[in-house]
Amino acid sequence: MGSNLAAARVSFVDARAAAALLTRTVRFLRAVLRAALVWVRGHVRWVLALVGFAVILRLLGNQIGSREALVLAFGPALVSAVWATCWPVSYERVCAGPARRARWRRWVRKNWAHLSRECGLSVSRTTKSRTFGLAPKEGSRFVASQSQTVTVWSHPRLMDVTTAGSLLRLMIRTRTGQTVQDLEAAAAPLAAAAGAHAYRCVQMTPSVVEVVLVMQDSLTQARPAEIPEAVYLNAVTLGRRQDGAPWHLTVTGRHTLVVGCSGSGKGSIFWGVCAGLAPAVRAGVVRLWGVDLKRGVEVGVGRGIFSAVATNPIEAVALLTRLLSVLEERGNRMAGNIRLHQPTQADPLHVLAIDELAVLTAYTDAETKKEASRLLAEILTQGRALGVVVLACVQDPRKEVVGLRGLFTQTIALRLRSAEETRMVLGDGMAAVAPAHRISPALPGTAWVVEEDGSTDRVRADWWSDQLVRQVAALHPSPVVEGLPVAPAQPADIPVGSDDVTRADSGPRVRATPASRQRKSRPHKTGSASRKGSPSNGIGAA
Ligand SMILES: Nc1ncnc2c1ncn2[C@@H]1O[C@H](COP(=O)(O)OP(=O)(O)OP(=O)(O)O)[C@@H](O)[C@H]1O
Repeated sequence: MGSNLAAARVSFVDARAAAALLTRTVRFLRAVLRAALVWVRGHVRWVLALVGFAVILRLLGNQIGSREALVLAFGPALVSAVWATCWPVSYERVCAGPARRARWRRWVRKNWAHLSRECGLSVSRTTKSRTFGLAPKEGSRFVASQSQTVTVWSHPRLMDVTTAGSLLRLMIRTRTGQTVQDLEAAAAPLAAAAGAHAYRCVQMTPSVVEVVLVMQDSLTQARPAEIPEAVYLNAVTLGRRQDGAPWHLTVTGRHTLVVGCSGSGKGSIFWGVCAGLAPAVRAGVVRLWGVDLKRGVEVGVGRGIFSAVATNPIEAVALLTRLLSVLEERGNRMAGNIRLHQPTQADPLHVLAIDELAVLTAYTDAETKKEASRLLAEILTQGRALGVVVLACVQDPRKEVVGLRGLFTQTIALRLRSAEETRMVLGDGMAAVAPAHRISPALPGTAWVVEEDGSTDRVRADWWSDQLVRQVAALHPSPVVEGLPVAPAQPADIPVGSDDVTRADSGPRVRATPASRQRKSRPHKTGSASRKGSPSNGIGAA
C-alpha cells in the first residue's frame, strides 16, 4: 500500500515537471516564432527575392540550388530569432540596435529633400530654361531652342546625421533667407514624420541647429533610486534624461520650484534632492530645513536627515524666521570679505525644502500668509549668494497661489493640467517645445526642464520608496538639530534651550553657528508665530 502511494506521488511529480517543461518549451517556441516573423517583416524584400529565386531554380529542375536559396532566405531569420530570444541584451547591442540606427540614418539622408519640403523648410521658385538641340529642316539640320518652365527647390543643408542609443541627431544649416527659429518651428513636424516620441533643438551656431529626435522612449520604465554615498554639494543626480544620460540638478546657488498636479511625482524630486544631499548633511556641510505642509506625511519618513522640520504654517513661519536670522548673520559676516558663500562644516549650505508651498502662500489665514510670503521673499532674494537655497514643490502654479514664482531661478514642470500652466511654469512659448501638460499620468516623475542655454529636455526622476528614504535617513542622519524660536508662553513643547543640539549617535560633529546661539535667548519676533503661541512638537525635533 505504502509503496503504491510513493509510486503514485513520484509519477504525479514527474507529470507536473513534464507539464512545466512542456509549457516552457511552448513559450520558447512561440517567442522564437514571433521574433522570426518580426525579422522576416523587417527583411521582406530579401526573403521574397530569395524565395522567388528558389521557385525559379526548382522550376528549372535545380533542387539543390533551390534548397540553398531557401536556407539563405529563412536561415538568418531563425538564427536571429533564437539569439534575440535567448540573449536579448547582446542581440540588441550587436545586431538589432546598430541595424535600427543605420536604418534611421539612411531614411533621413534618402528623404531629406522630401522631408524638408513637406515640413515647410524649403522654398521653390520657377525659372524659364531653354534647351537647345538639332532639328531637321528640309533635309538639313539646324540648331533649335525650346523654352520650358522649371521649378527649383532650395532646402536647408543637412550637414550631418548621427545616432546614439535611441537618439537620431540631425545637424541642419539654414538656407539663405531662413532663421534658426524657422528650423526649430519645423522640428515638431519632422519628429512626427520620423515617428519620434519627443524632440529637442539645440542651437549650435547662429545658423546651425541640432534637432535631436528621441526614436524610442527610454523613460517608460520606472527606475528605483540608489542610496547616495558620495558627498556632493553642487548638484544631485535625480534620474535620467530622455537620451538615457543622468539628470543632474544644480543645487548650490539655485532656488528650485517644482510644479506638478497631484500624483505627478513631486515626492521623487523632493527626496531626490534631500536624500541626494544626505551624505553632505552627515558630513556637516549641508543643513536641511524641511517644511511639510501635508501634515508632515512626506518629511516624516526621512525626518532624521533634517535639522529642523515644520508641519503647519505657524511652525513654518517660525522656521523661516530662524533661517532668515541665519542668513542675516551670515550676510553681516560676509559683507566686505567675500561675495559668494563657500560651504564648510562651520558654515554649511542651508537648503530649505518645502512640500506644498501653496498651503503657506495661499491657503492659510491672511496674516500667516503675508508673513510667510515676506520671509520667503527675503530668503529667495538674498539667499543665493549667502549659501541659503530653496526647493519648493507646489501643485498649482497660478500667480495668486505662488506669488513668488518669479524669484525661483530654476523650475521643473512635472505633469501639468494645461498648456497655460506649462507657460506659467517654464516661460512664454514653452508649451509647444516642452509640453508638460501632455505628460502621461502613467509616467509619474516625468518632467520637462529648460536648460541654461534655453534648450528643453524631458527627464524622469528615480523613484524613492518609503523604505529607501528610511534607509537613507538611518544611514546619514543630520548631526545637528536646529532650535527654532518659540513663543515664551508655551516653551515646553519643543526642545528649547538646546539651540544647536549635536547628535550623539553618529556622523561628523558640526558646531553651532554663532547666529543660532545669539538668537536662542531672544523672544520670537514674528507677529504671527508668537501671536498663535508656541509651535508644536514638529519644530526643532529632527
Ligand atoms: N519617479 C517615479 N517613478 C515611478 N513612479 C513614481 C515616481 N514618482 C512617483 N511615483 C508614483 O506616483 C505616485 C504619486 O507620487 P507622489 O506622491 O510623489 O506625487 P505628488 O506629486 O507628490 O502628489 P501629491 O501632490 O498629491 O502628494 C507614487 O505613489 C508612486 O506610486
